[in-house]
Amino acid sequence: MSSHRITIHRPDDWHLHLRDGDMLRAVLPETSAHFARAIIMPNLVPPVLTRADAIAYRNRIVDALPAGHDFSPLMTLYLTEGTDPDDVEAAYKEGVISALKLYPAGATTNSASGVRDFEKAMPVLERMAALGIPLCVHGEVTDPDIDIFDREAVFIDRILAPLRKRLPELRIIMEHITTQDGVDFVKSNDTNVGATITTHHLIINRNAILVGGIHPHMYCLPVAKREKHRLALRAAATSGDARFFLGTDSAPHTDDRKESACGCAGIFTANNTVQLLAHVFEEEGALDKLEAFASLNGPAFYGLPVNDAKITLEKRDVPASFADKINTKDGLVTVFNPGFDVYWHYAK
Ligand SMILES: NC(=O)N[C@@H](CC(=O)O)C(=O)O
Ligand SMILES: [Zn+2]
Ligand SMILES: [Zn+2]
Repeated sequence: MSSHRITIHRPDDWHLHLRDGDMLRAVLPETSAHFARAIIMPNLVPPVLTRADAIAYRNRIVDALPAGHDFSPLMTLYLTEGTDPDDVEAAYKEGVISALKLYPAGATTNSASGVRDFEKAMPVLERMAALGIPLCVHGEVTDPDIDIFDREAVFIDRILAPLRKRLPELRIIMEHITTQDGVDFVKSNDTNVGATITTHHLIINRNAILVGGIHPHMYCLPVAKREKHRLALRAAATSGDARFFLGTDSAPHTDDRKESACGCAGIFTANNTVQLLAHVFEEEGALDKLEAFASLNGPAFYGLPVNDAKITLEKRDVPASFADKINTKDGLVTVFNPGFDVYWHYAK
């Protein structure tokens, strides 16, 4: 294999926000052009709470799919203190859902219905452990006394480690890890714990948000951390370790909501992730690990087959060009700008 051309199985995105309505119709093609499947986050307003909600949302996604795009949404339910274990079991056994999503209440965008008292979620978690249903976790505590840059590490100590001890059979995905602590926690466990890593957290550290002025389009949750953490994420993603896989967390918000006195959290990377990852993996001398991270490790964790289709990327002398804004009926959505040119293109 020449280092200027790489063929891999078609990637999947194991953490994606598609929203609904006009926004869904505008952003879905940016994902379905590149990815065969995606784990669809349930933090709509109101959230995707039940098997019936998931079926209805999946139908709206499939209806919004452009002709000729080959894409399967993998649905999730939003775990609340009132989630019914029987509804979860039925949804999973019928193939309606692939996972449940745990948001600590108040941790991130549209997380108000999340879990406050973890004891109340135990009956569902026990059922999930028994059935092998994965739990996707937004791993940040919300305690006001905990510094925002420490919230992931504290979540691991206070919530995740005890939960692991109590329910070792529960399959847990730490979503969008941002710290060395997250990497270390995954590595210190067995194969029941995995983690997704976003494209942007491999590229930016917290300086990108604050140096030279406030950059709202670099703000997401968990917030980007120090450089040493970015390097730890890069090492994990490019290691080939099957417990680390791609979840873009591509999270569209219109510019008026981002560029505001209280700008909301979320970075949009659906349309440039694949080419950016080729750039990052080449920088790390690990192009041969790109397929594991983007196309193999995720399906293995979820017990799903690898996609049959393949894609070929090639490095050219001219930079690739990406839309810098996505047009939606609600307004423009700014695309993540890595701050450097990318020379990786899809081969014709
Ligand atoms: N990542 C984000 O900053 N935002 C996500 C929510 C989330 O994944 O935490 C969103 O829904 O906008
Ligand atoms: Zn999250
Ligand atoms: Zn997310």
